[in-house]
Amino acid sequence: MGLLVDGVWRDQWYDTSKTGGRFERSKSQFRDFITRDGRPAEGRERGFKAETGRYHLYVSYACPWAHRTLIFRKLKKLEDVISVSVVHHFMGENGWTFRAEDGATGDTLYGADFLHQIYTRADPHYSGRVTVPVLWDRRTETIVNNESAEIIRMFNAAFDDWGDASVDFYPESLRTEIDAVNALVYEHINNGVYKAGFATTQEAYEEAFTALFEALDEVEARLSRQRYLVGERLTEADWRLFTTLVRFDPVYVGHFKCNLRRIADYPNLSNYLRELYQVPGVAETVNMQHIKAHYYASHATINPTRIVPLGPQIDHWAPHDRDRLPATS
Ligand SMILES: N[C@@H](CCC(=O)N[C@@H](CS)C(=O)NCC(=O)O)C(=O)O
Repeated sequence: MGLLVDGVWRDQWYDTSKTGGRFERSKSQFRDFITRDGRPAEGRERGFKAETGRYHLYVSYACPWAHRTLIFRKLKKLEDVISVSVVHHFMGENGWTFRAEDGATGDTLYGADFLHQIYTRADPHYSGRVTVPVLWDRRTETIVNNESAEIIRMFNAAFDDWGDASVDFYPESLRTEIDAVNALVYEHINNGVYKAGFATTQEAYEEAFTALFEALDEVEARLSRQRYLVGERLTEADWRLFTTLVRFDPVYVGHFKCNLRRIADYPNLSNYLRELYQVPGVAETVNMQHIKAHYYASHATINPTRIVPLGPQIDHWAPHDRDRLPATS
């Protein structure tokens, strides 16, 4: 694990020394938008036009942020529109690599060895973390965007000339509520598990742990009253929560010490998780082998033996009871 400093790779773990042991996620730096007409999005200089075959996605199956983009690509039927390279699940001294084993594809565009080479191809002086997902433009050979929250918005709307325009996970009328739920879920759940897991002081861990389970309790209560996070309609907010939920019992409970309760112990969350998993196409985006191997083997400061636990046994195909609550599409 490391980062680039002025285009040079440096092997270095997260520095929590100045933040009281708290893990602080750095902001993604490539923030341009693909639009239907190619005009730059508001406040941006560079414009990128939606086209088929032009854009490429670099992902890890292990990563919950990258996983969102794979779900949107699948459910918006963009698999023939946007191509994908999958990194190897082990992230070691070179960061994400293109070792083409165990279902990883290698870099299908340039044959690079490491993801950091894709970042320096876009910007030879890049300084910062080298993260997935990355949305790459073949035409101008640069990174359009490396922020999953924005990539899924583009997939939702910009490629409707080719994808499934009837599917909209960010409908205009629900945007305020989706944004509000996202804020809670991001801060205390999506990123909350990382704050607990990467904390290097007891205090920082306990802070994140408490906020995480308060937020999960709140979401559980919400899902006892309604089918989905913002009501009767499945939205972006649900997919953003899903990728954390599906990793929770296999990884976050043990590896990140998020062990007050499992998702299996929450009746509504566990049924909801099964419902989302069973949405056609979604199960194919979940690679449990990559997920477990990545976390347990890549974070040597947390798990120095790199032993990957065999359990737990989970059947995401078991029936769910969510049909008792109304849904609209
Ligand atoms: N805010 C980013 C976060 C992406 C992110 O942190 N990805 C992780 C994998 S789960 C990563 O690549 N980490 C490498 C690193 O931090 O060095 C997003 O949502 O796209």
